[in-house]
Amino acid sequence: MNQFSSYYQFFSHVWILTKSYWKSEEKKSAYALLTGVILLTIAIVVMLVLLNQWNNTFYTALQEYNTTVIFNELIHFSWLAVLYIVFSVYSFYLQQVLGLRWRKWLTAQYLDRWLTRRTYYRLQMFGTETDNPDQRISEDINLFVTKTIEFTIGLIKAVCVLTAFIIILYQISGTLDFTFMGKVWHIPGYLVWIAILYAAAGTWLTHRVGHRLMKLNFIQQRYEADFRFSMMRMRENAESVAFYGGEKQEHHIFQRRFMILLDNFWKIIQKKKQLIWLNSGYSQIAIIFPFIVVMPRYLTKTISLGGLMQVANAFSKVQESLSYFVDMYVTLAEWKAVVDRLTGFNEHMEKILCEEKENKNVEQSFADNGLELFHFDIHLPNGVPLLENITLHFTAGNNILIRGASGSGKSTFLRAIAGIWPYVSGKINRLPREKTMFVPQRPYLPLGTLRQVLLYPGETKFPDDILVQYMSLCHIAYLSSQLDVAADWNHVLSVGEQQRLAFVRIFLQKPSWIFLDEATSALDEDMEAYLYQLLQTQLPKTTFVSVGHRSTLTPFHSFILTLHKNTRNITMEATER
Ligand SMILES: Nc1ncnc2c1ncn2[C@@H]1O[C@H](COP(=O)(O)OP(=O)(O)OP(=O)(O)O)[C@@H](O)[C@H]1O
Repeated sequence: MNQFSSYYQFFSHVWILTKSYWKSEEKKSAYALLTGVILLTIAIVVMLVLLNQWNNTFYTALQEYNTTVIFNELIHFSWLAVLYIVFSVYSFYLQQVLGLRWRKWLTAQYLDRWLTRRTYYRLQMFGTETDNPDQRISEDINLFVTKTIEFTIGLIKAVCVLTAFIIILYQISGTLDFTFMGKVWHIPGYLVWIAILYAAAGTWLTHRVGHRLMKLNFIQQRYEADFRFSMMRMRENAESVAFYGGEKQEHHIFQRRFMILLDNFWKIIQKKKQLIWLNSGYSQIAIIFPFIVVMPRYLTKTISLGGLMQVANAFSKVQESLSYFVDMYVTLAEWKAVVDRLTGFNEHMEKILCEEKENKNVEQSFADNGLELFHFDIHLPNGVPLLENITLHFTAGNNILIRGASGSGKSTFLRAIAGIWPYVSGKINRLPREKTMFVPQRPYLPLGTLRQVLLYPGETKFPDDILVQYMSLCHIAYLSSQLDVAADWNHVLSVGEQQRLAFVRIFLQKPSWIFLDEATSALDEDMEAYLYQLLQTQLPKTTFVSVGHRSTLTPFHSFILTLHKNTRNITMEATER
């Protein structure tokens, strides 16, 4: 891809990411804030023009020892400076407010899409292309908004400054007359052309040195996130690592990831060093350059000291705004990296949603009275069949126990029934989501108080006596004094306690169907039997489907479903009661 089409693609990605906010319900306030920022930017440019003219008057007065004008001009300068400061402060403030509102809106959109139709789950389980979605949402959106505003306003300012000062420079630079190849040349406004040539040379050089920075910055973010993620994972599994004594292994993993990160960072430092060489040399020369160019006219007294100072100031403004791209190079590189990451994230979420919508191989409907499968197949993500041609009917009131060798597909079968496993084909009559509850082996305990953990994911509030009643039925009454204590309950409670807590959730929410995936594996057989009896007495109208290895579970179920790994089929037989 050539440079032009890659920039075209980049700006079209920026537009795709940007337009949704500017067409949203918040567009009025967004446009009002943007207009405010633009007006203030123009006001700042007007101040710069007035300050430029001030240069001429003030330095001419200095040269002429004109005390009255010098004094007046100092007062004049104070006014200009005060206005300049006020405009700059409010321009910054409105930009921040705009950025804040935009980020708030965009984050809500991304969170929505990430959580809709279990995209987060599918990205995690099957998506290899998007790394660290949390970083995309927390950091990248912020960076994108900040950099887009910064770049746009910077560009507007550069264009305004450039237009105003090119006119000024053109008017005051005079004509350059010289003889070349026996011919007399007149170049009106020659300083403008020199400034353009100077800035073009700088931009070209910077691009040559800095273009690799974009790619390096892009991968740096990924390496940083990978390094952070590896430590986060260890923190989540601190106990297992401590039991295994896996610190050395973990240290190696951290070290390896950190070295990759450092290696790339080193390359960034090298590139930035080259850029700083270039940029500082370039901007230092820019201070003296206009004096050198105009000096012959000053020495021949064609212009005054004021004129010289004004030309130097105007030249530096033209050159500064033309070199905007030079100064923005690093920012542009980071901005591009952020845009690429957010675009990639968007595309993968989109792809996942499309895949789901486009899965024409599965025909699904919803019915209250039972779960039905007709010629239903379940595949692995790589297309290898796991279970084939399943035809089953689970009727309400008939509890079912699912068995099979490890890896035969019991959990995947439950995932397919729950509708979260996308690699399926055939016909399925699903149970309504609000009437079913899936209980995994290790229940998820969100961050928050114990009360919030118990009610998850329901929103109904229950009085304390009901909560305590079910907690004592499930033998965790001793935790009832901590209902309002916020903790990382995942680490505080034992797995057995967590599994009993999951039963409290069942009793509070009273689903019509419960799917239990080894939900009592950490409990002793007596406790397991007690909880199953409790299910039958407390929720007599509820049907449960369990995955479990213990034969002691058999008496609580009417049918046993066996998954056969070799033949990839399922058989169902009635239990003897
Ligand atoms: N996200 C995934 N990507 C690829 N393969 C997967 C994925 N999830 C599960 N599998 C594969 O599907 C097969 C069935 O896994 P599943 O967890 O359903 O077995 P299981 O019968 O519940 O096993 P166990 O009794 O050991 O819990 C396994 O071979 C597993 O490796």
